[in-house]
Amino acid sequence: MIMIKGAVGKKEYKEPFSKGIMARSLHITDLGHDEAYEIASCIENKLLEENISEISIEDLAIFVTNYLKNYVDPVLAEKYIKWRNVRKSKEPLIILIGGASGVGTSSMAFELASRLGLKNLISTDMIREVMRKIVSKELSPVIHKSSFNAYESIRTPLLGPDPVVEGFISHVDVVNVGVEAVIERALKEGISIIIEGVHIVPGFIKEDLIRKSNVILFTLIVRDEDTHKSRFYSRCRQPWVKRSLDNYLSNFHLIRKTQSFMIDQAIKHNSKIIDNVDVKYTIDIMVNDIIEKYGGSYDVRQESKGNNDN
Ligand SMILES: Nc1ncnc2c1ncn2[C@@H]1O[C@H](COP(=O)(O)OP(=O)(O)O)[C@@H](O)[C@H]1O
Ligand SMILES: O=C(O)[C@@H](COP(=O)(O)O)OP(=O)(O)O
Repeated sequence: MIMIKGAVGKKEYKEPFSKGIMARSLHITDLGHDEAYEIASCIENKLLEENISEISIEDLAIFVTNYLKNYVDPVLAEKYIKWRNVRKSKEPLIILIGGASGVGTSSMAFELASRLGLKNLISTDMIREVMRKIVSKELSPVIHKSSFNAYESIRTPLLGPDPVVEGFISHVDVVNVGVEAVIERALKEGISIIIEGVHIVPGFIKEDLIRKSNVILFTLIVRDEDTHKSRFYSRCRQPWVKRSLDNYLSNFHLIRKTQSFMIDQAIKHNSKIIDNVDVKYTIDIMVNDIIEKYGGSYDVRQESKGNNDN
């Protein structure tokens, strides 16, 4: 049996090598579950071949990186070790995924959390729901509407060129108070989290938060109208979905206006836009951006201590 040595603070521990845990740690490299488990088995065999019965976590990471470089794919090796650098960071990772209704923010957030092994995920719809209990309709009618039809509840004279956008801005501005509270709490507690929903709009989140190096914002869009519309059919086909398809189809033109506004905001604030046409494409872009931004640089040729595969 191969024992892995680690330490929490000054307290050292040993635990048996687990192919399952190794496979999950390889998931970041976009390897499928089966392929990752097979590679984890090969890594275990390689360790046994080299009569390694005990190895530190750090040396195991370098052993795995060199194995991926030499026997699988140097690009995967680089992704693996960079992601480990990200996870070793003392700063929590705050990932914000915005996008108009129906573009796929919830499902992509879930996919990304699974790929990155992040456990905390919250939607801005949920944040809004809590705020709706606290803020009365009289005090803020816009928060009690959807983002795309909030304009219907604005009581003040409409000043902007497009009432739909003006309503969206008012609606997001209020919910954003809750979004910023979640970001601040995550930063204070040191927990990595993904926050997703229509209320994540470039330019709305306080500069001192969005400027932080461990906060990253993506705006998902669906450029093609028919594809966007099909997403509502796809969502409402799922048995647990209670929201009415008609509500989104009849307001689709309003939802498209909010997407145009979000695109303008993303361009104005030089924020990443991803046309969410393919799940793998979307997730790979977000993972690569996160790893590039946080993973630092790592030369996979870095020698390991005694278990180098080169
Ligand atoms: N890249 C994609 N390709 C195909 N279908 C997608 C993609 N992203 C999301 N979907 C599907 O579109 C529907 C709406 O996605 P959802 O995440 O609920 O949107 P949102 O949270 O932005 O309203 C869901 O059925 C989801 O499975
Ligand atoms: O306000 C909005 O635009 C949508 C966002 O939800 P998603 O469609 O993004 O899940 O919430 P609604 O009030 O329609 O349930």
